[in-house]
Amino acid sequence: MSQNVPIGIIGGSGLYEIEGLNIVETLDIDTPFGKPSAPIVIGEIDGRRVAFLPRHGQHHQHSPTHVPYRANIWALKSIGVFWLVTVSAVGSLKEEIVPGHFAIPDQIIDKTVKRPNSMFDEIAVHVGLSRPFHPMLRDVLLECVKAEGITVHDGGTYVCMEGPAFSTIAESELHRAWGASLIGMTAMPEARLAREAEMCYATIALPTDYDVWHEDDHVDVSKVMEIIRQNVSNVRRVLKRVIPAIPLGKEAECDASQALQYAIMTKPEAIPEWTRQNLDIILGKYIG
Ligand SMILES: CSC[C@H]1O[C@H](OP(=O)(O)O)[C@H](O)[C@@H]1O
Ligand SMILES: Nc1ncnc2[nH]cnc12
Repeated sequence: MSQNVPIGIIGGSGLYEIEGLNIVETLDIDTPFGKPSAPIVIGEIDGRRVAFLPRHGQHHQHSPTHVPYRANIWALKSIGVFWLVTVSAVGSLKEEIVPGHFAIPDQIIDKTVKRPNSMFDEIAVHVGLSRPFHPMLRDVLLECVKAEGITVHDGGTYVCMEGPAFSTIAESELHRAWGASLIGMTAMPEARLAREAEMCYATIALPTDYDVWHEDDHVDVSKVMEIIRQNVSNVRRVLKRVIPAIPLGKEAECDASQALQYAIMTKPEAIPEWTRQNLDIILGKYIG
């Protein structure tokens, strides 16, 4: 099985494959958390190995609540992914973030309530998450979107709601009053799990609608998918730039690579066997 695929891409709504990825193999991985959303496709872009995983499955069969986030992160970690780029459709909470623009968010408010949100159920591990989208990878994404001449918003808070229904007007106004920029349903627990797995994570957000706060212009799936369809070729071009721009070899300079260094509170002798065995790919370097 592939063990050395440093770059991963998780595709969101409307992005179930990447054209131009020269496919080398497809991996059907079992994880301690069950199967990932889909088989992981390994391909090459500019001589670099890249893993691609459609978040909702090949047939969009996983709702945001039921995406197997832990299995996805475990599976990507198991093949060596460190740099994890994700793509997500989002609603815009600000007038100036026009559907069709791109955004590279820098913060998250987590409103999810129904999802397992840690890799660690049996031990106490407290990672730092002050910057859930890592600045090192955000910078790469931002430069690559700009280089394509696409209007892009640098930063902004992504509210992650549970869904699957869209917001009420009162909720949308509340999120706007919080000063948030974007609303979606999938960045959490994905970003948190990626940090627990010591990966460098950032998102290309695709604003597709004005959620429900614009009078008589309320989000529905057909609007979302139409904007995504119009933007798929832009996304593909951006990703083609991102892959060669990722600073391979500089993993140690990214603090996400040491996120667990001071985070594990449970004494090694109290770590249960299931966790030792199944999370060795994450914990092994600290607990031996
Ligand atoms: C299809 S509209 C709602 C759906 O789209 C977004 O998914 P993703 O983040 O995977 O692109 C949003 O979070 C919802 O899951
Ligand atoms: N308005 C919205 N709310 C939640 N998720 C979304 N994904 C795309 N648009 C969205």
